[in-house]
Amino acid sequence: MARQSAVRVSIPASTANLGPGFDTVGMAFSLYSSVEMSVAEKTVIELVGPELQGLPQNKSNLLYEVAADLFREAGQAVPELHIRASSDAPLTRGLGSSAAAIVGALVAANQLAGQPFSREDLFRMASWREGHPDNVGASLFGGVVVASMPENEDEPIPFVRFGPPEALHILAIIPNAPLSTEKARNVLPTLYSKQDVIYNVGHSSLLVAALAHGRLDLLSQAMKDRMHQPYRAKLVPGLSEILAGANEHGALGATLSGAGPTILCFYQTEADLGRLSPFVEQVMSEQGVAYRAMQLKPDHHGAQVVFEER
Ligand SMILES: Nc1ncnc2c1ncn2[C@@H]1O[C@H](COP(=O)(O)OP(=O)(O)OP(=O)(O)O)[C@@H](O)[C@H]1O
Ligand SMILES: N[C@@H](CCO)C(=O)O
Repeated sequence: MARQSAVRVSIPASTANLGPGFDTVGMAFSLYSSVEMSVAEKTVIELVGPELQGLPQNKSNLLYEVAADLFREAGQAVPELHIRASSDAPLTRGLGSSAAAIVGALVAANQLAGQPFSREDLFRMASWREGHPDNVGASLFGGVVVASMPENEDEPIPFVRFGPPEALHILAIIPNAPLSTEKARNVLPTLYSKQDVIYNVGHSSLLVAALAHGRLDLLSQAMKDRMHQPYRAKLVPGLSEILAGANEHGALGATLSGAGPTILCFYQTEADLGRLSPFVEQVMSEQGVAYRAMQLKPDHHGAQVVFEER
């Protein structure tokens, strides 16, 4: 395959878990970041826009590290790179920014390297880098991705991708204060009771079936979780109240997005949104949480090469 000399990739942000599908279920949505990459004399990393300010602008930047790993795995010399990145999605809010960055860097570097790897290979590399396949799968393939980590690093990641129900709209409630994924994973127990395991297996299975078959009526039940949301609620003011009340105020279902602190409500119509928004506003003001709300749609395409030059 011919090598590209410059490439630009657009990557959707994503939500993970959707309630019970911890580390397993992801969905891409219409909030994008971009990675432009070309081989250069000397490495330069340009970070455009407010969301990426403060990240390293040298070879310790995640984008460069991931790209360098791809060249090494392809058995090629690691080049100096000019990287220009931007993100409409805020970081450390549970919107899969690290996954989007990993996917963007892998897709871009693979083009520059002459496409030695398939998208399934990139999925395997991204999943091991991120530690779980939910966000990276959604950002790479778009839609809903259900996947599970295999035992060994060289095995393909088994996954199914499908289009989410057309009628699904997303209200993302994004707190101004960040929450690191590491902190939100550290509050989880190491052991769970048999009842809680059975509860989550049942709800996660129902969630996947409901999404695949467009059974929006089942989402409020299917999105219930006992594995992470109850423990993370103490780190996310407003979560318990929104999970408890969203369905009575127009939502099809509500969930912590990834590791949080963003909370997502799924809804169908403008009228539903009209009931949901004041409820969210009331909860967040009672909790004293500064936030912004964004209306989003699922993304169906995943990471796209939007510009390439030979
Ligand atoms: N475009 C980017 N360039 C370089 N590093 C990035 C970029 N986007 C994200 N990162 C890295 O990823 C980190 C955020 O990852 P983290 O897992 O804490 O949050 P998240 O991915 O936004 O949320 P979640 O995993 O819960 O969905 C940032 O602090 C930064 O180190
Ligand atoms: N599934 C992950 C997503 C965040 O990276 C979690 O909930 O911790």
